[in-house]
Amino acid sequence: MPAQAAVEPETAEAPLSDREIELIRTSLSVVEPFAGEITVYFYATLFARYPEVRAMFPHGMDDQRDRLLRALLRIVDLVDDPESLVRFCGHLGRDHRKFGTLPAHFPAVGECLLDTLARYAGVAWTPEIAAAWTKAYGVVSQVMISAAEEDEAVRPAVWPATVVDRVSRGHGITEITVRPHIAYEYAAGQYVSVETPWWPRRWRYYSVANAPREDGTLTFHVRAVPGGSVSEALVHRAAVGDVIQLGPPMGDMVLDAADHSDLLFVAGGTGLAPIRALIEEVARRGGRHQVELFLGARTGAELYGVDDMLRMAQRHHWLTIRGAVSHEHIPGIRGSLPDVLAEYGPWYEHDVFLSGPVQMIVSARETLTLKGTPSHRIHHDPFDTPVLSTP
Ligand SMILES: NC(=O)C1=CN([C@@H]2O[C@H](COP(=O)(O)OP(=O)(O)OC[C@H]3O[C@@H](n4cnc5c(N)ncnc54)[C@H](O)[C@@H]3O)[C@@H](O)[C@H]2O)C=CC1
Repeated sequence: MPAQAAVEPETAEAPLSDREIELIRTSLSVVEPFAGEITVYFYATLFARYPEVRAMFPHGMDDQRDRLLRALLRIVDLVDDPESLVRFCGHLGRDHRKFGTLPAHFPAVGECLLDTLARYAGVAWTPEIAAAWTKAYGVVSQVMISAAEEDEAVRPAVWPATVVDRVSRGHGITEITVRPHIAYEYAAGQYVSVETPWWPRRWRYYSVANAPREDGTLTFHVRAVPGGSVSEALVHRAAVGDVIQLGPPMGDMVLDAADHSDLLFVAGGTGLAPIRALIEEVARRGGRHQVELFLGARTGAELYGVDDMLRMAQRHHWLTIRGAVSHEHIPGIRGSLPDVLAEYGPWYEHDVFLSGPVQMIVSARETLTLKGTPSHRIHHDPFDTPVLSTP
């Protein structure tokens, strides 16, 4: 990395002042209409000035650009909430270890980011705004670097894992089971980044569909999305014996061990994966919750997990299942999950876990809120979470 004109991150961890926060938010709103161009320009600048970092990124950069923007918007959103900001940036720092990110890369990224923002803000960019962004970037990069260093002391950056089983469920959905070569600790409900040998450096995120098992294996439910390179490779190409790489587990959609309230689980399509893991976790803990599961799919045939869930309900008296199909007339419940939820209830005393297409989560959240479920009881992965948005 050339030692030229890089923005040195400040090490001071002082929170930003109200004025600095305002400057950052206002300047971001000035450039936001150019979001698409900004991310293209940013990476072009980064790769021109620091060609050695190009190899850390995938060949096709479209998703990468979206991710940068989502992370940036999230950071700016959290800038007045230091606790959440530190948590988010800590996750980001730990997750970046798998890309081979080093502390020396941060000044280069900061320099190119600020130059890009300055270019698109035009005359609106002032020395005071530049100073606020420099300070904010310094705080963010310091948290990311420290989190990565602490993480490095206790666990690897990536876990190789061998495919040990694969079961096709039809409709392009395959359940893939892998055995990590070294112990992989995670909590039921979390998701994991995956890299296949066929698409190097192209990481995609999948929820684990089982609670931690004694044999250490993990199962993923993958739907081959047209044009989704990694999901297509996993469904159509991955065979028993192939080795994939796993990044660290992420996500907060986990059970609170101290809470025994009734649970409502809502799973749309392959959104069943983390819900299935949570149900297994309830069973592992002795079934001390009443659990109602609403499982949704477009057609009856696509309710791929329903038999498995019915078997679980036979074993566990605390589990009730309702399957709903949204695009077909068959006996049973018809409609999309948010509409179906509105017919049942009440849910205001339940802890609710939603998993599936973003639009389903948004509508289900609205429905439940209208029916009186307090928002702190409604759990789902955040919308900018990659598990919700990339194939
Ligand atoms: N942690 C999480 O939240 C996870 C999310 N996912 C996401 O779940 C999705 C699963 O996709 P598919 O299997 O193709 O599901 P899908 O498109 O077949 O949808 C399943 C059901 O969700 C409901 N739904 C879908 N779109 C809706 C809308 N616009 N409004 C209201 N309800 C709607 C309907 O009941 C539908 O039958 C993917 O987008 C994936 O990224 C997958 C795994 C974990």
